Order: sequence, then C-alpha cells, then structure tokens
Amino acid sequence: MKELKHLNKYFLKYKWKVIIGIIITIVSKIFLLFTPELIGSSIDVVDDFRKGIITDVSVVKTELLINILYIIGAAIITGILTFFMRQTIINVSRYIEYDLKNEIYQQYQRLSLNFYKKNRTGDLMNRISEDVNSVRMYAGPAIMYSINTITLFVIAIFFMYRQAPTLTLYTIIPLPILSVIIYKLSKTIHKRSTIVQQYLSKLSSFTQETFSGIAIIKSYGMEQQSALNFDELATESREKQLDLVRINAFFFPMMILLIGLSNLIVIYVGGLQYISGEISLGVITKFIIYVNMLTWPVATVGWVTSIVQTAEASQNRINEFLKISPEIQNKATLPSDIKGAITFKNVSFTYDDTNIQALKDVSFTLKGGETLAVIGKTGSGKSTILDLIGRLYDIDSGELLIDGQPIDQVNLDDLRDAIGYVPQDAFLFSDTINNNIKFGKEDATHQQVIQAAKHAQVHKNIIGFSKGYETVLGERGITLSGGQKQRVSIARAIIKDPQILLFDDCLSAVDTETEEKILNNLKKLTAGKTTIIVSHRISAAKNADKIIILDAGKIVQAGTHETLIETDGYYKNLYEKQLSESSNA
Ligand SMILES: Nc1ncnc2c1ncn2[C@@H]1O[C@H](COP(=O)(O)OP(=O)(O)OP(=O)(O)O)[C@@H](O)[C@H]1O
Repeated sequence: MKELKHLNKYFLKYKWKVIIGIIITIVSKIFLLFTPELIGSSIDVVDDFRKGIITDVSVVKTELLINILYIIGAAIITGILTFFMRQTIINVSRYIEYDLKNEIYQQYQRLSLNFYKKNRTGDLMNRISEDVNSVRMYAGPAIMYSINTITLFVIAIFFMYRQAPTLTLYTIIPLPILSVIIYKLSKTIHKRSTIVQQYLSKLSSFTQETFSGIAIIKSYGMEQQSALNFDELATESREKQLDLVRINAFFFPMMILLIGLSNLIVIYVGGLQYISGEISLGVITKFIIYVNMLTWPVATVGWVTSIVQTAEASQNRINEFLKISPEIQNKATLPSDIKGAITFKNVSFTYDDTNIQALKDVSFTLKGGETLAVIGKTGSGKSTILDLIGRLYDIDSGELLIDGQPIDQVNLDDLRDAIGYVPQDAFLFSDTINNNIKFGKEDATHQQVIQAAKHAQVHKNIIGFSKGYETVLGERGITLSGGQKQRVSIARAIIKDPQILLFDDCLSAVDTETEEKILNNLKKLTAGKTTIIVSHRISAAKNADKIIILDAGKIVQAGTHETLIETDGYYKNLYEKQLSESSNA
C-alpha cells in the first residue's frame, strides 16, 4: 500500500464525497438487512398459526401485509441509497482518474527529450491509460466493495449471533475458504488477463506498424508474409484468451458450490436445533437469506485483494515517472526579454544515450537580427546546434549565451516563446491545415494564416484542396506531399513572428525555384530577427551574414559566401558542384 499513498492527497481533496459515500453505504446495508428479519418474522407468524399459538387468521394476514409493505419500503430505500452510493464513491474514483491522468500528462510535458529516448511511447501511453485504470479500480470499486463487505458482515453477524450463536459459527465456516479460493482464482485471472492485454497491444502495434508502412509492404510484395506473421500472433493471442476463459469459467461454479455448502449446513444444523426447540423456523429462513447475502461480499474480499495488489503495482509504475525531475529546469523566476543575440563559446556536447560527441569546441557569435547559415555533411552536428539554442538539451562544456546571459539563466518559457523552429521532419497534427498553421499563434486571424501560407509558398496548394484551409490532415499529415508539409511547417513558424527563427534543412523537399521564392520572402520577413538556416544547399546559405561549415562536430570553415568561395574547402567544392548541376539542368 506504500505506493498507493500517492492517492491520499486526492482522497483528501474529495473527502466530503467519500465520507457521505461511506455513510450512505452503511445506511443502505442496514436497510438491506431488514428484509431477512421481516421474512423470518413472517414465517414465524405463519408457523405460530399452524401450531395454534395464534388462532385469529386476520392477525396473521395483517402481520404479513405489514411485513410485505416494510419489505417493499426497505427495498426501495436500499435501491435509492445504492444509487447514491455509486454516485458518490464511483464518482470520486472517476475524479481521481481524471486528476491523475492530468498529473501524469503535465509531468510528461515537463520531462526532457532524454526521457523520451529512454522510454517507449507505448509504455508512456500504457501508464496513463491502463495503469491509471487499475488504480481507479482501487479508488472506486475496491473501496466501495470493502465498505460494503465490512458493514454487511458486521451487522449481519451481529443479528445472526444474537439469535443463534452456534448456528452462526457453523454457517460462517465455509466463508473464509470461499474468500481464499476467490483470491487464488483472482490472482490467476489477473495474471492471465495481463498476458491477454500484452497480446492485444502486440497485435495493435503490429497492425498499426503494418498499415503505416503499407506502401513498403506492397512494393516489396510482402503481403503474404505479413499476413502469416499476423496469423501467428493472432493464434497465440487466441490461446491466451482461451486460457483466461477457462479460469473464468471456474469462478461462478465455485461460488455456487460454496453457497450450497453453507445452505446445507444451515439446513442440517438449523434443522436439528429446530427439532430440539432451540430456534424457530423463521431463524432458519433468515439464516439462509443471510448466507446468500454474505456470500458475494465475502467473495469480493479475494477480488478486492487482487485489485489492490494490481493497483499497487500500477501506481508503482506511475510513481516511477512522477518522481523523475526534468533535466531541463527553468531556473529564472523573472521574465526575460529576448533580443536574439546568440553566442557559442567553445561549446561541446555529447548525447549521453549514444555517447556520440555531436559538437566539439564550437564558437560563433550572432548579433540580434543577424543570419547564420550552417552547412555540413550529414551527422556533422547541425541540428544539434539548433537543439541547444532551444535548450532541448543542456551543453556539457563551454558557454552558450543568449543576449549575453548564460542560457540556463534565461527564462525558459520566454526563450521558447521567442523561437520559431522548423524541424527537419515536418510534424503536422491530425487537424485542419488552418489549425496546424495557427499552432504557432493560437489567436491568429484567418487573414494572418493566409498571409503566412503565402509567404511559405503553400497558399496556392491549399486553396487547390476542395476544403481549402479546413482540409483535415491524416495521421502524420499523409494527405500532403513532403514539400507541402515542409511549407506548412514554415508557415507555422512565420505566423508566430518570433525573435529567433531556426530552420533545420526545411527546404530539402522543395524544388529550387520555389526555394528561391521562399528564401526571398524569408529575407524580408526575417529582417531584424536572428535566423539560423541549416542546409545542404548553397542557395539557402549564400545571403547569410555568416556561414559556418561543420565536420564531425567541429567548425572547419567560417566566413561569408564571398570569402568562402574564394577559399579551398568544403564550401567551395559544394558551390562548384551545385553550380555545375544547375547549369547542366
Ligand atoms: N537525439 C539524439 N540522440 C543521440 N544521438 C544523436 C541524437 N541526435 C543526433 N545524434 C547524433 O549526433 C550526431 C550529430 O547529429 P545531428 O543531427 O546534429 O547532425 P546533422 O548535421 O543535423 O545531420 P543531418 O544533416 O543528417 O540532419 C550524429 O552522429 C547523430 O547520430
């Protein structure tokens, strides 16, 4: 129960609902127990009439009628109270589920990129859905059934003991046995259903991956192999389901058997006591009803124990993530007014999961409003420079200054607010094009959206779609071409109108003519804004105020287009190669 203590703050938050729920549960059980008492006394009245103790039949009739009315009244009240019991306790569990999901989601948002590299998306999703669900089973049903069982048990045993102590002891003998058996069954059921769940998620991951990569599967003619793999997985899944069905099938027969056993004891021991005149016929009747009433709550003890154990394991997994403190912390409490000057002084950085040193002693200075182009072979560390400016990672050594201040002293929210970032792989949400562009500026007008799309040279494509800006993009934006996605992603950064713009090779899928137009627009739009353009093309770099060439994480050349084409090296070679390619084209 150590891990589940995390939920105490939520129970405290909803304490009134919980307390009212507990009171309602207790009262409803008291009303429920009226019924056996009333039925018992009705039987006794009839028996007394038969034995001649009561001679007037109208007395019997009146007594029975009153008892019937009481029984109906008690049933109605119990029904109403049961409704409110669920409305309070089960509602609280839903509120806790909601709060816990939000807490986990917010924690996920706070955690740094390294966390996401170490943990699989499926695992993250599982903890916020499956694990929260099993914790909810503890916060709601388990607590409700526990209160139910305790109340019913205490009151019923009290009533029973008062009327026939020996018979009570005999009657409850099978109940602990029942509880232990149900506990053992529940454990096995739980184990098997966890395996079934794992197979279900394997099946869905397999299906999702297959259909995401359907183009590759079809072009390699791998449909049959894929179907065989699916069949293999589905067969294993079916076998696991059947294992679960088999053990589930034991549950009810086992309960019926043990209820039957208790009933037999009541009839046999109770019968003997009736013959010897120790108890009345009504008591035997009451006991049979009590036994049937108690069986289910006692069975739930085993079930509840297994729920609590599962919830404890799930909360443990949730706590593991909640306890992690984000590597990137916002140390600044005051706001920072970002002007856009960026300085790298001997910056080195190693990705700790791969141990790859992506940057070695990198130094450059950009005044606010200047443009820097970063050129270099693939894997040379270009994107890493942009990641460090956005403080997705903290540097290992050297200094990274923003407006002359170390980056970790700058207010992180203001820094990220001042950055417009266009990543290498344009990521678009499954939403309308309009909303995807507005993601950069929630309150943008439609006119501003259109303007941004025009600057990114994608407006004409968008109005070509039948629903225009309201076109909903499929998962991962599959309805757009690579170049269109890149341009929508550029429009998203432009509309934000930030002080720092970071373009990570975002024109690679755009033809040179469109690239030229976009670059011309960007030149006007980014005037006065610090801009870093990562590219493999000279055309994107030539107008920059500064150009650096990276090789294996080191700056090997730096200068302007004019100076670099005069110096032997990577830039000049690339320039000459691309010049001859375009003149051959
Ligand atoms: N998230 C990461 N985790 C671990 N290693 C990484 C990560 N991102 C990049 N690297 C490694 O760091 C090095 C520099 O990568 P980076 O993405 O900065 O290069 P790049 O110049 O932008 O390459 P490209 O032109 O192919 O995009 C590479 O060797 C790469 O394998």
